[in-house]
Amino acid sequence: MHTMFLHNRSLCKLACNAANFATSNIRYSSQKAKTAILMLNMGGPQHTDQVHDYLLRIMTDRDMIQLPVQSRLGPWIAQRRTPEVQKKYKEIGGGSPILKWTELQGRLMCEQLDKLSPTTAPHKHYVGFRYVTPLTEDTLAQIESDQPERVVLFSQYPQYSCATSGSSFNSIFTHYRNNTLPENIKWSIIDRWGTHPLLIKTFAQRIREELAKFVETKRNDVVILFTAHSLPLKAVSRGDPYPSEIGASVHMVMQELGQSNPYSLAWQSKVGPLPWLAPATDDAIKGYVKQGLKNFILVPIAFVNEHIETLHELDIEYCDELAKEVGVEEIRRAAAPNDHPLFINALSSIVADHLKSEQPVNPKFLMRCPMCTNNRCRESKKWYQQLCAH
Ligand SMILES: C=CC1=C(C)c2cc3[nH]c(cc4nc(cc5[nH]c(cc1n2)c(C)c5CCC(=O)O)C(CCC(=O)O)=C4C)c(C)c3C=C
Ligand SMILES: [Fe+2]
Ligand SMILES: [Fe+2]
Repeated sequence: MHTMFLHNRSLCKLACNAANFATSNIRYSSQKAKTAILMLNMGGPQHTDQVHDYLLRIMTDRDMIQLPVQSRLGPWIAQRRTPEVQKKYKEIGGGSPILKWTELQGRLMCEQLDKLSPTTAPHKHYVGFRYVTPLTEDTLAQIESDQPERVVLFSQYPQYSCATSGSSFNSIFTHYRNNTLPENIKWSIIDRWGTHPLLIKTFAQRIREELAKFVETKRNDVVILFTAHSLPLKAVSRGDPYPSEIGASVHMVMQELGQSNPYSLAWQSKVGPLPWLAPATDDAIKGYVKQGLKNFILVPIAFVNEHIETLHELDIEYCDELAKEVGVEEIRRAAAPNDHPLFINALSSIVADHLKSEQPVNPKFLMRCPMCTNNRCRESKKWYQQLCAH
């Protein structure tokens, strides 16, 4: 794990059903929180009428994607893509479960943190999404009014990408460039944790849960196919650390499993015609079937809760439709970490260790990565260059 310290600066559908629980009306204790944990993520539309604005924010975020004449092309793509994406959300129950899972994870994490770290208690979690409510900027205002002593900016993407964690941190930097920084709050960042032992154990456990469902005679030959959201090759060439951090997570999970099965890594959810990381997950499934390998477990390795790409792309498009089309024998999908007890332990132990060891920082120093903004940003600072490694 790397935490950032800034010096003075079908079978497959089971998981879907598991997400249908009510956590949206969580009540917080009236006790004033000493430590705020801001859980940062992209978010997903809760209702189909949020899809357009969600896509618009994604397509106009230059940390996420750089398009020619983006201020015009971005809105055009968002508009065009809206009906197709709305249809997918309808097919998974009307919206993304990201908020529900994050709220539950945050609440359970803070319950544990109060015990693990009594000197920084009480802890309270907040959710800051980049592209849909609760938007990070609004949550920052809420945190300010609650006046905690300390805020931990905790990226919920285990592996760092300039397009994801980088974009969230940059939005906080931009916010405090334009707004007065509240006095007397200490800030710190957890920016990546893709090899944390408890995260690795969680993924391994999710895979074992699915392996156990194969008949014993087949079990050792099942292909464990790790799958992560793809990234444009342009971003990879700029040195985005995401592909290597995903590779590190995959390596650690297989080590935890004792290299029990054949495995590989593929990339899903490419957007648009330009080249992205390959092989695509559907091509990998087709390729293995041609080689005579017809049993799979798909493992979404880059996201900690269910979302449209697990519930639609993996469960419906690949485990259901593609599997039938190409002659797969048996295919299962490992659940995302969600509320697995090991995963909640991972979250609380990552934050508790961070609170013990890290010094406060000032988000004024959350500097933009120059490459993330096409070299147009003049505010780069050493630590951010280190963070983004280019
Ligand atoms: C436009 C370019 C995109 C890049 C680059 C990109 C990188 C990236 N995304 C994730 C994780 C997720 N993305 C999700 C949805 C999503 N992503 C893009 C575009 C890019 N992502 C779009 C347009 C969308 C919306 C859905 C769609 O139009 O298909 C999601 C799903 C959230 C949900 O609604 O449940 C996740 C998760 C990562 C990790 C990443 C790069 C490292
Ligand atoms: Fe994406
Ligand atoms: Fe970057």
